[in-house]
Parts: sequence; structure tokens; C-alpha cells
Amino acid sequence: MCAQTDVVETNSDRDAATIRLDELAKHYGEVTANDAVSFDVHAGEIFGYLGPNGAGKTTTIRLLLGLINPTSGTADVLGADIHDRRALTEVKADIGYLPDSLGFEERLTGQQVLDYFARMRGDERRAELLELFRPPLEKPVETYSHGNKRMLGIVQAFMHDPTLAILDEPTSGLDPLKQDRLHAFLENERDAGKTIFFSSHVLSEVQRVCDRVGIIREGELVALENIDDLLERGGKDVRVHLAEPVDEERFTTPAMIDVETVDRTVRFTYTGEANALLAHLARFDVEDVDIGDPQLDDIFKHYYGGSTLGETG
Ligand SMILES: Nc1ncnc2c1ncn2[C@@H]1O[C@H](COP(=O)(O)OP(=O)(O)OP(=O)(O)O)[C@@H](O)[C@H]1O
Repeated sequence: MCAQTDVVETNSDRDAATIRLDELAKHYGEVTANDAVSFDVHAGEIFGYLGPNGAGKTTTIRLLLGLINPTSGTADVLGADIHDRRALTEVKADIGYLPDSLGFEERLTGQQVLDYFARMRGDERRAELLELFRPPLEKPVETYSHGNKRMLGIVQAFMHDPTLAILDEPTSGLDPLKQDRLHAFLENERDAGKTIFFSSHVLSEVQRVCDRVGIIREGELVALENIDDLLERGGKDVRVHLAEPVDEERFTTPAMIDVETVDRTVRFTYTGEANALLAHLARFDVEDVDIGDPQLDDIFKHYYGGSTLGETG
């Protein structure tokens, strides 16, 4: 079920860990929000933490930042044990954090919010970040759109030039242009040696921007993989609309799995070469084709023993 064995971590990888979780668990009464989760985030990578709503992503982040206490297990962040409050407080000066819900004082203007964080941690990159992300600084935060609040949060998270950024669903509410801008920014940060922990429930963006991914489901880490491996295993979700009804057996190739045919539409997951698919489709009278990323749920059905993720984003 778990693909963790696919990632062989060498000693040097382990030495370079920026975050290390060791059997980290959090229970809320009957709910196991994190179930003995263990993995490392390496220095200089964008690590995607992927899972549907309620999977336990925010819980892990809040544990790593010492905002809640674990039920059992531990973790190190930038060398500080999360149980060591003083050490954790010290390293937090070098962490950028974008929470899922931004708890800014709503009556303050964006400018005042940034001034407040600047006094605590510095703001040497404020001007550069404002050029890129442009939240409306003169307006009170209570009048901000959701996307503008995120932009202010992003400036806040990076303006002290942290070594490690922990971002909880950073692109939620951002339009596609701003998402692209953030992705490009994160790649530049990674290339400059920074480490990014990026939680998301959107497979396609994790595929696009992250180097490795940990997948969490119902509190349990169920996969830890390089993105390239995941992509290879995930295939593509393809829908073909044909001019005439087709015999499914004649249409299907070994690279197609979970083939479903309804009238003149065939839907399948394609795991082969793109050129081979195009050559195959050219033999049929095709009216339209949709090719997209598979849903997380589908990847699980195909590659993780038939179980599904449950609720999806
Ligand atoms: N303070 C709390 N008290 C009780 N249960 C909680 C609390 N915080 C989280 N949970 C539960 O723990 C589980 C994991 O929640 P968590 O917020 O970590 O998930 P998530 O993956 O971040 O979800 P989302 O993508 O919706 O933010 C859920 O079942 C949630 O209801």
C-alpha cells in the first residue's frame, strides 16, 4: 500500500533534512488527525504535502510550528526539536509561515500588518515581494478579497528571507496568473537553496511545482515519492468523443486502464507514450479529445491497492 520504499534516502539526504518527522501523531478524541507520520524534507527542495480536505495536512504544519502539541512522536525543524520551546522559537525567526486562514488584525491596513511583522522578524525583501505580489497596501485588511489576503500573506511569509517556508494551501483563492507567479517565485527560491514545504489538495499544482511529494490520507502518510515517479505512475485521464459508436475491445490498448464507454465517449487512464496514443486515435473518427491529469483518487485506485482517498478537494 505504501510507496515509501520507492524513495531510497541516503545518509547524505538524511543529513540534509530541514524537517524530520518521527512517528508524529495527533489525536483529537476519536479522530486520528496524524497517525505516526514519519518523513524528511530535504534542504533545497520544494516538498509537496498532498491530501484531500481533512486528511491532516494543517495538523502536521501546526505541530511542526509548535502551535499544537503532539499526542506522541516528535519532529525536528531546522535542527530544533518541537518539544524544545526555546529552540523552536529561535529557529522560527528563520521560517516563513503562510497559514491556511490568515489571522491578520482586520482593521489594520496591509501596510500596518507588514510593519508589525517587520518589527518582529525583519523585512529586507519587502519591496521586491510587493513588486511581485502587489496586495493593496493602503486598504484595511477587512476590505481585501480572499486572493489579496493570500498575496499579503505571501509577502509576510517571505519578506524576512527565511531559509524554510511552510505554506498551507498557498494558492487557494489565487487566480491562475497569480498562481503561476507564485510557482515561479517558489522555484527561484528553491534554486537559491531555500526549502519550501507546500501543502495542497491539488495534484496538478504539486506535480507542476514540487520535487517530491508526501501523500497523506486520513492522517496516515501513504506515499512518499519523487514527482517524476508519481507522474509516470499516474498516467493521463483521457476522454475521447467519437463520431460513431466503437467496439471497446477494438479501441482498447494495453496502455489504457479503467476503460469506460458510454455511447460514443470512451474514458480511460493512459499510461503509455503520447505519440503512440495520438497514432492510435488517428485510426478512429474522433470528434474531440480531453487529456488531463488524473484525480488523486484514481491514482490511488490504480497504484495503491484499490483503496480511495475518500473526500476529495
Ligand atoms: N481542533 C480540532 N479539534 C478536533 N478535530 C480537529 C481539530 N483540528 C482538526 N481536526 C480534525 O483532524 C482531521 C485533520 O484535519 P486537518 O485540518 O489537519 O486536515 P487538512 O488536510 O489540513 O484539511 P483541509 O485541506 O480541509 O484544510 C480532520 O478530521 C479534522 O476535522
